[in-house]
Amino acid sequence: MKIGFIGAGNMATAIASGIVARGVVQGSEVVVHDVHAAGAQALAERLGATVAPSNEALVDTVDVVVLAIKPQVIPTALPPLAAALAESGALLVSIAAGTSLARLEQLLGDGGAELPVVRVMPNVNAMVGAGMAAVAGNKAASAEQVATVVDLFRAVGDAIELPESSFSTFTAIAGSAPAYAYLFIDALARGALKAGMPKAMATRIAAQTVLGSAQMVLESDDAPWVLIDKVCSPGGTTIAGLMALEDGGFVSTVVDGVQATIDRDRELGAGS
Ligand SMILES: NC(=O)C1=CN([C@@H]2O[C@H](COP(=O)(O)OP(=O)(O)OC[C@H]3O[C@@H](n4cnc5c(N)ncnc54)[C@H](OP(=O)(O)O)[C@@H]3O)[C@@H](O)[C@H]2O)C=CC1
Ligand SMILES: O=C(O)[C@@H]1CCC=N1
Repeated sequence: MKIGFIGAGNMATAIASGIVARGVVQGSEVVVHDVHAAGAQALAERLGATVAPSNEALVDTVDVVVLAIKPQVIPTALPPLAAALAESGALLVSIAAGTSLARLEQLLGDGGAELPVVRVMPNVNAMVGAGMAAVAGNKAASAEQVATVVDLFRAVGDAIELPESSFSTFTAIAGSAPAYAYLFIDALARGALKAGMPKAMATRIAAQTVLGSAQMVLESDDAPWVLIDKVCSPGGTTIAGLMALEDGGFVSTVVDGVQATIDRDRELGAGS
């Protein structure tokens, strides 16, 4: 399978590096194009991939086209690719936040609804093989094509098929959430820094603790609340810390953050 990336930024780098590192495709089966030639060249050199001279040329040479550009530029970048996509039969995969399958079909013009399009919301942790992605196909995408995309993203973490109506919520707790998890790790480390521990050491300790906590939630039969109770000794350290977090509105602040992300995703959709 040859796979092309339109845009060679953060996500193309994360996904392409992840799938090549795990042997899902060879570097030589990857093609990239970016309006910034140097960025495309740098990614291609890292992976042993090829740089296409244009997005149209890229579409002509691959089986799967990953549209890895910002939602705001899709309305100008996608329409010129409609003919090449129809001609080549390549599967279009969009990872853009807020951009619906219906909108992508519309931008592909007359006949856009007949072209197979799959929408994915991945996250940047695909880079280290620990991503989380949601996948939804349009009517023209076959079950096999959707399954191929799920398998592609499972190779760099986990992936699920999800109704498109849940994509905004998924974006809040998976697509954008790595930034929130990094913030939490950094906040733990800053607390330790304040108490006198070197920041790099504190960051490593906090990151390993968050990693292990995530693994516990995934592998344990207990709900997070039950796990929390198991850490809290009566009159101990953890309950003292939890109460301070509660005083600061930790849970409701996180819930507000999720809602703000959902709202922005919907705004992007409405404005694209
Ligand atoms: N970053 C993340 O963690 C996640 C991002 N996404 C989605 O992934 C998409 C890409 O995001 P991200 O990788 O962060 O973005 P980046 O800005 O890092 O990468 C996009 C690259 O594509 C370039 N570009 C712009 N227009 C074109 C064009 N017509 N043809 C080829 N290249 C072009 C951009 O140039 P320029 O900068 O000049 O525009 C930039 O170099 C977005 O739609 C985003 O919603 C989804 C999940 C997670
Ligand atoms: O911030 C954004 O809009 C993109 C989508 C999800 C993560 N990054």
